[in-house]
Amino acid sequence: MQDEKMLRSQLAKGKHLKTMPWFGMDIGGTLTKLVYFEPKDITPDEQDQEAEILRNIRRYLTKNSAYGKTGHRDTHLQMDNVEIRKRRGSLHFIRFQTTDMSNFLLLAKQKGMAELVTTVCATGGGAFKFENEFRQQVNMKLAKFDELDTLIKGILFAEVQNPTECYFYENARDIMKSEKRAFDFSKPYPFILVNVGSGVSILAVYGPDNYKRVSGTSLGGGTFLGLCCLLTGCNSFEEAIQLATKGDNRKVDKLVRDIYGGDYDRFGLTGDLVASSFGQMHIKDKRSSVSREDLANATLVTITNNIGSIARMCALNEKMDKVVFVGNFLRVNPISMKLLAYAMEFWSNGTLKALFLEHEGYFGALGCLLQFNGEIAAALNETAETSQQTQKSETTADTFSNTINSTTSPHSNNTNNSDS
Ligand SMILES: Nc1ncnc2c1ncn2[C@@H]1O[C@H](COP(=O)(O)OP(=O)(O)OP(=O)(O)O)[C@@H](O)[C@H]1O
Ligand SMILES: CC(C)(CO)[C@@H](O)C(=O)NCCC(=O)O
Repeated sequence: MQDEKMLRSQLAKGKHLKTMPWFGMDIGGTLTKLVYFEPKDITPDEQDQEAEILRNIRRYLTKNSAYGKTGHRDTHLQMDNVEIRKRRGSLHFIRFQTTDMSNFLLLAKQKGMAELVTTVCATGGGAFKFENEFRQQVNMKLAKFDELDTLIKGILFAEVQNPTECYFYENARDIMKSEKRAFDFSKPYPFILVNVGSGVSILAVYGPDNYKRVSGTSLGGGTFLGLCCLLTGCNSFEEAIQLATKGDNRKVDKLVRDIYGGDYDRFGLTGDLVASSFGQMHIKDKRSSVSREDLANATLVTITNNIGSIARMCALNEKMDKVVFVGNFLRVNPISMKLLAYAMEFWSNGTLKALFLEHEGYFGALGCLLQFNGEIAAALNETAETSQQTQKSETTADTFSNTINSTTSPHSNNTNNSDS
């Protein structure tokens, strides 16, 4: 209760601006994303009052671009001169492997986080899974937010802040020639949103607080990485993409031409279309002549085409013509983006447009960071009232995350409508 009282009084006085590091965290099935707001308008008075630990954490995060074993700051994504809740500063984008969570917590402890009374806004499945570890090891409370709510909030914020956030591929029908071009996404609605993380969630977005989850598939980025490791012996996503870049799926897949000897004209299936992913691999000779690169490329093309196909059906069902693809599967992965752009264009006869966003995997964490303050303050107030009334011995973090979760989901999430 002492923590809560202090936090509430800091929020009321606006003191959290000095005392709280502004983080938003998205703890996903594969990667944890951390967005950190570094205030750049700190007055000398604030500087004097700033706790030394906080100053050290700020310096540590902003002066380095690698942390521990798997932590990286994506410096190319940094957003400067951003205004959040009347403060100006920079947004930093950091990621690490979720399997490295115990090292992250250890590092946070070494940097003095455990000595601070701190609440971090967190989303993703890991916000639930790791809640106790955060509390026990670094004295951090997690204010939990829904990953799809924050995803949309993050996208909308980034689009306003960054005029070149959204892009498409010009000449999408010619993959060798297609090129990235900025897209004006200032009037976004309605649109289909395809979040390709470990698994894939597909949403139909009608307005800022109005969406539904229309589909999903377990064949996502995690599947690509897992299968690629099995088939090629590679050890990282970057390596898998490098291999795929040098390979040729046509040595692995069975094409329409392998079956028809040419095009299947009647239904517009050209000879170079994949008829059967991995369809040549039952033939021993073919199997012995494929390279690791070919297998990586075929895995990437298989997963990408399947996502494209489901996304296209969702767009048709929902009668929407914009399909926005996000998630870290698209990181350093122009092969998939160009293929998705091609698939949307080709299979819809030019009526569907594939769109992409620069901060591809960070929107959940960004949306989460933006939730801090107003809603937490409100939730804390409700918590105080509720706990006065019920005298329950619930922990603060549990209570205010429940309050937030029950007050920020105006839409109807259709989580049963899964393709897998
Ligand atoms: N450095 C990396 N390490 C591991 N996977 C990576 C990396 N970079 C990109 N990826 C790809 O991104 C995917 C994870 O994407 P993302 O971070 O958006 O999802 P997640 O939040 O971990 O998953 P989910 O939302 O399903 O819980 C991986 O499955 C992999 O395909
Ligand atoms: C479980 C989540 C939402 C976690 O982000 C994601 O991995 C996902 O949407 N998976 C696909 C689940 C399905 O088959 O619909």
